[in-house]
Amino acid sequence: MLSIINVAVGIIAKNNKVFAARRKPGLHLAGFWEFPGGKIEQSESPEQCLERELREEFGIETQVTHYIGENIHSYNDKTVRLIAYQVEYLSGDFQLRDHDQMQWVAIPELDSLVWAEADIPLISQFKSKVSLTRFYQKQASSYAQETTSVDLEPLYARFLQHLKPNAHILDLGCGSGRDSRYFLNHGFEITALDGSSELAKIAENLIKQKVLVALYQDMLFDNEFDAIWACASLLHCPEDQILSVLSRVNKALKKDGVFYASFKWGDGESCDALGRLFNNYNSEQLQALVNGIGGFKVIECWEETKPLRDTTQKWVNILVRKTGTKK
Ligand SMILES: Nc1nc2c([nH]c(=O)n2[C@@H]2O[C@H](COP(=O)(O)OP(=O)(O)OP(=O)(O)O)[C@@H](O)[C@H]2O)c(=O)[nH]1
Repeated sequence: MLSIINVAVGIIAKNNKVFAARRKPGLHLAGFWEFPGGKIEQSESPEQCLERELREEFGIETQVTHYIGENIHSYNDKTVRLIAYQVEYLSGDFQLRDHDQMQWVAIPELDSLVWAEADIPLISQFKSKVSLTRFYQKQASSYAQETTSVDLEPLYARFLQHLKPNAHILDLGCGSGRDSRYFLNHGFEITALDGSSELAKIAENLIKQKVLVALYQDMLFDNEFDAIWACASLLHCPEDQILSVLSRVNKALKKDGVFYASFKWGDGESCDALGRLFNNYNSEQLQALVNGIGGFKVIECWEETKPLRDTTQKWVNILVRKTGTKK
């Protein structure tokens, strides 16, 4: 069996763009795009390796900020384990030593490059965490303050009319805990979940019960909830992961369970000025997506424009009933 080569790779993001470099002729995987990095030497950590490699190969000073994920991949001649970290650029002019091209790629455009095969799952992992790590962890309290005061009474009524009293609701992406608190105050049982540990702490304070910290991509509930409420949360789920997440939603619901989700109106992925990734739909696309999964019947799907700070924002909402289990 071939031994595994451990490689640390860095995802350097700036202004909603990510740094990519193309391996120069003569190297393994020449012509393929990759994240900068290199093999981890004995007696160094992946973080130390990465900061060293970025200095040696590009002449830049950087600081590793956090872990993104990893992928083991076998090429014909070798097996590599890529360990990816998000990296902050500090100083230095980028120089090319082991690469013949470099570029800053907009996050929604990342899939358009011809990447080294081992890197492809890392792009998905990065996209699924980018909104969390760049915004919700860092700005949890200001976000929570801004959202706790929004009045969603008409929307709650539209959802709750389909539920029995005391129904068990999963608040998927509970954020500040605003909606969980409302549902608890109205006699419903709540399980609250959020991907940001910082927001989960804030929500725990508000609702006085434990909040689960997990990504919706990882949830494994089976036949547990009468309803799932995903208000402005799945809108951060990358396009290539949404079907898998909706299948998990279907599995998590009991038969006849009700699911609500809202997205920003639009077409495909985009990033906002705060560094969050959005996956946007119009109402036809959203209904087609949900119908394509099977095991769901759309109750209603509607578009609406709401005030947001100094401007307005168009949203698309969907209410769905589980009719069967997605195979
Ligand atoms: N640096 C880097 N290597 C990658 C990526 N994806 C990927 O499959 N690899 C593979 O992982 C291995 C890392 O090798 P490297 O050549 O970058 O590492 P290094 O600078 O320490 O190499 P050297 O000791 O040969 O100079 C290569 O086989 C490379 O093809 C990636 O995104 N970044």
